[in-house]
Amino acid sequence: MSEDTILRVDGVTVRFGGVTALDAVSFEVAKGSVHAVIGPNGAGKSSCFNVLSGVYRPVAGSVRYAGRELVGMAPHRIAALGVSRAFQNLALAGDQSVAENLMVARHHLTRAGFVATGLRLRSARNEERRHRERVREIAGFFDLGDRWDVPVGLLSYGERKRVELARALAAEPELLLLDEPVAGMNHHESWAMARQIRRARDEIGVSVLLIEHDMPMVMALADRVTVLDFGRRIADGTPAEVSADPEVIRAYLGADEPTSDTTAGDDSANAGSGTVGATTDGTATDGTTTAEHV
Ligand SMILES: Nc1ncnc2c1ncn2[C@@H]1O[C@H](COP(=O)(O)OP(=O)(O)OP(=O)(O)O)[C@@H](O)[C@H]1O
Repeated sequence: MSEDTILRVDGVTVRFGGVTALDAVSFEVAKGSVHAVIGPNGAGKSSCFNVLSGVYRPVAGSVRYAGRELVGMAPHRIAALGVSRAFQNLALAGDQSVAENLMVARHHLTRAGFVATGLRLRSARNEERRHRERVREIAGFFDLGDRWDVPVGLLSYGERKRVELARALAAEPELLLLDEPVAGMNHHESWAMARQIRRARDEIGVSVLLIEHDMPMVMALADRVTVLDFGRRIADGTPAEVSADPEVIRAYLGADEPTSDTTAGDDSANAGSGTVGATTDGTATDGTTTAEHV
């Protein structure tokens, strides 16, 4: 595995009875990149994330991260190696403050045990203060500084999503797995979240792998995109490459043949602009409004 690769998925196959959710899927995530896995409903995106985070064990294939094989490893061990997952509907504790929710994510980094902390030993107090300062910094990074003591249940939906992202980063991961980070958000919140993901990559230095349905957002945010359809990898490349790929366009259009009397090429071009189409600068390929710049 090259030094520039943080994660290598190789020939991963997942089956549920007669359904092949993932069929020998391979791709590599480059260090410091934002990499998206996309695909129509049922393509295998969630199954892929569940393999990466240790929830599912594939029947074949390997997942290499930082020189380790992740297949067969328990989720908490994978997390402890620096792979943090957010937005999988893991509820935040609504009656606890932003601070408390973020501090929980740091427990595995805490050296002083509960007994030392309970006895208020000086070393434990110092360590807790250091963690608290770092977590405050992360909260500030996501504009949650003035929400520090507010119970999460009182925050807006967009703010709660930011707390989830901050909580995943509070674990100081090297690789962040994001499950549909902008699901349920309005246009404005989605683009604010996209900018924050990019800033986390640029300023905290974390590599990001995400699954997402919001195509203009993916196309503007990701450096590289892997496309799944019916469990198979059908494309892998830059946003511009995959959005021009006829097989990707067909998968999103849901048709193998042109349905009108237009040529296949024209049909593809139209499908591209209406479905997967957005250029990497966030402009729709059909010229309609899509996106602010991330
Ligand atoms: N626990 C399970 N038991 C049985 N079949 C499953 C299970 N999980 C996923 N599948 C099947 O595996 C295939 C891939 O599903 P998966 O949820 O991974 O796709 P997805 O791309 O995440 O879909 P969506 O975008 O709708 O969330 C589907 O046919 C799905 O019905």
